[in-house]
Amino acid sequence: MTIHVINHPLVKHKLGLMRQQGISTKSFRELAAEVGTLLTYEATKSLEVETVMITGWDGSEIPVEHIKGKKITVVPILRAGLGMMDGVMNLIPSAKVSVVGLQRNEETLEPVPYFEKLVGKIDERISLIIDPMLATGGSMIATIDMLKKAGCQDIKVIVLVAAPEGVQKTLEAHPDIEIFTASLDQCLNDKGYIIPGLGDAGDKIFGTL
Ligand SMILES: O=P(O)(O)OC[C@H]1O[C@H](OP(=O)(O)OP(=O)(O)O)[C@H](O)[C@@H]1O
Ligand SMILES: O=c1cc[nH]c(=O)[nH]1
Ligand SMILES: [Mg+2]
Repeated sequence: MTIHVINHPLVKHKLGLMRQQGISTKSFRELAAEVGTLLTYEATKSLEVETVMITGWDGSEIPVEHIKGKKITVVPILRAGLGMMDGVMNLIPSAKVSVVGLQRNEETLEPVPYFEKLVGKIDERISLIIDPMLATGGSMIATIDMLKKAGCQDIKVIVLVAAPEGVQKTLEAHPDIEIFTASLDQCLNDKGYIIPGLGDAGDKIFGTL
C-alpha cells in the first residue's frame, strides 16, 4: 500500500539519540522500545471500532467504543525485532506472538531463515511485523512471504529505520502492505548497511558488538 514516515517530535528526538556513536546497550534498548511504542500507536490507528453499551459509574447505560474485527499477532524478526517487543506489547498486551528467525548472510546479503513459529488461524489476524531495520528488504520480503503462505493477508510492518532501496523492493514484491517507520534514510552502503542508519541494531540490542 504505502510507507508512513512518522514525523512526531518525540519519535525524531528519540531516533536521533539512537544514532549517537558509542550509545550504551541500555540506552539503545530503552529507546528501541520507546520508539516501538510510538510507532505502534500510529500503526494501529486504522483498527476498526464498534459502539457497545455498558453500565457507567452512576448506573446509567452509556455507549463506549471497543476495537472490533481482526485481532493482532505481533511478528518479531529475530534477533533484533525482540528489542522492540516490550514497547509494542505495552500498547497491545493481549496480542499473540508469531516468531520468525532470519539471519542476513553478510557476504550475499540474502536472508537465511532458521526459525518459524506462527500462531494458529493466522488468516484471521492482522500481522504486525517488527524489526528495527529494513535495509535491502530481503528479510522483510521473506517474512511477508512466510506469513502469506500461512494464510495471513492483512500485514503491517513497523521498522525504526528504512532504506529507500529496501522499501521499493518490499512494496514491489508486496504492494498490499503498509510500512510505518521513524525515518526513511538516505541509502545503503556497499556492505548493505543503512546510511546514516543505526549500525548493527541486533548487536547493539544484545551487546554483541
Ligand atoms: O533488509 P535486510 O538487508 O534483509 O537487512 C535487515 C535485517 O538485518 C538485520 O538482522 P540480522 O540479519 O543482522 O540479524 P540479527 O537481528 O540477528 O542481528 C535487521 O534486524 C533485519 O532483520
Ligand atoms: O544498517 C543495517 C542493515 C542491516 N542490519 C542492521 O542491523 N543494520
Ligand atoms: Mg544484526
